[in-house]
Amino acid sequence: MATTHWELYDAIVIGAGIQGCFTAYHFTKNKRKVLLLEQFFLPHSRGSSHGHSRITRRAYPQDFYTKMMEECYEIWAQLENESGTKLYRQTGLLILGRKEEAEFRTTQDNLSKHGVEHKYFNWEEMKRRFPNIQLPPGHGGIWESSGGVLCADKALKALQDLIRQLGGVIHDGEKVTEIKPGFPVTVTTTTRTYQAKSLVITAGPWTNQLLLPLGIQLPLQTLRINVCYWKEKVPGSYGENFPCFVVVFPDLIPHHIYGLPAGEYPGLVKICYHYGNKADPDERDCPSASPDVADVRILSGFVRDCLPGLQPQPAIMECCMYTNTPDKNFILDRHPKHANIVIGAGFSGHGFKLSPVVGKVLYELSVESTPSYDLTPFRIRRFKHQDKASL
Ligand SMILES: Cc1cc2nc3c(=O)[nH]c(=O)nc-3n(C[C@H](O)[C@H](O)[C@H](O)COP(=O)(O)OP(=O)(O)OC[C@H]3O[C@@H](n4cnc5c(N)ncnc54)[C@H](O)[C@@H]3O)c2cc1C
Ligand SMILES: O=C(O)[C@@H]1CCCCN1
Repeated sequence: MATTHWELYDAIVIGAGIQGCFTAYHFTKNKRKVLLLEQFFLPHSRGSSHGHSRITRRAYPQDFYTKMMEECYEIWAQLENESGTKLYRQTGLLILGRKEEAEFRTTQDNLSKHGVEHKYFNWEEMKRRFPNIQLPPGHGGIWESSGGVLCADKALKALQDLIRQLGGVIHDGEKVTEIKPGFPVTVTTTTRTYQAKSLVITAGPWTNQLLLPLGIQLPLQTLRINVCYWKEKVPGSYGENFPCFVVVFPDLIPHHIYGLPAGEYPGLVKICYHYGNKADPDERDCPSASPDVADVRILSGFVRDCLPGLQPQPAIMECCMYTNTPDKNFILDRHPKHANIVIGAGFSGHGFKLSPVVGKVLYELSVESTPSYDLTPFRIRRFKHQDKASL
């Protein structure tokens, strides 16, 4: 039976992925008592935040993300200083596509509007500057020099160390099994019961499991993503001087493809498809899940046609989870009935870079201070008319 722990925390945060860690970090920075609960022993690779690398960039078609990235870059640098760990490598980033295409053009306009340094390279310029990328005719690239790679595993470790140093408490290997709303909110895990003034749920693909007994279901789709690594034919050709890239070819490929330079595994370039197979996070690796590999076929075709210096079959395949919302924008909001329960979910495969501001906003919602950003695009009520939602 779970024993009761009689300390009243300012907040309990459920889930020690990047969003829960950054939320707990902001609580400790503001001298609040926080308890971060994680179902698995840390570190683990069963959610969405593990692995060596993630892309960071300001290049977005939505200007609210570009605006948030300004402060994200500052907080990432602050975290590097406080932890003495290098977490960001500036490689530059290319958005590859056609000028006539809406998302490509909006991204370029958005970078101009926010004064972010960038350039457009047409097909000939791309061929000259990046001879190991072969674009289809009529395609070009937007170059954003501040794009780069974030070290994901190192960031999680740095945050968890700082949370503890600043007086926060992290309990791993403790799965939350029951939440009793109210003031205080009572949270029971596989070993103990705790109480807090507020609760933040950042449970990644497990979010709806925790929300079901709290009377809501969000329209979240959990996807299993194949993380593929492709071998250089000539060692070093897609390494040190190669940028991150995002491929926006809606006429040719339904979802984005993205890549990061070789480095994580020597001689292997990480290239993934921004879509996968529907999967329950608890059954992600069951043989019965028998994943369809349409994504790998699409990636192989892209590598063969556009990155001729790579072997067109993956050398390594790993696994990660996405939790997608219908519009691919995040959910950052309070529970509709319980104001001291805050939800951060639906990061739709692009939430890592934005986690410093996500954590700040979730902290602000929990302590009832005015959020630093307009949260309209992230509200739960935008799903009022969705089939899968029960709000
Ligand atoms: C292959 C891949 C590539 C990506 N690339 C990029 C990129 O280039 N750039 C970018 O910005 N983003 C990228 N992302 C997205 C980014 O990694 C995610 O948006 C982010 O990691 C989501 O973090 P999270 O904290 O919400 O979820 P998670 O990391 O899944 O964390 C949730 C945590 O909650 C815990 N939990 C759940 N239920 C319970 C419970 N009952 N009790 C206790 N603990 C519980 C889980 O165990 C887990 O640790 C990528 C994601 C993937 C999968
Ligand atoms: O967030 C990112 O930057 C990457 C590349 C684009 C698709 C989503 N994941």
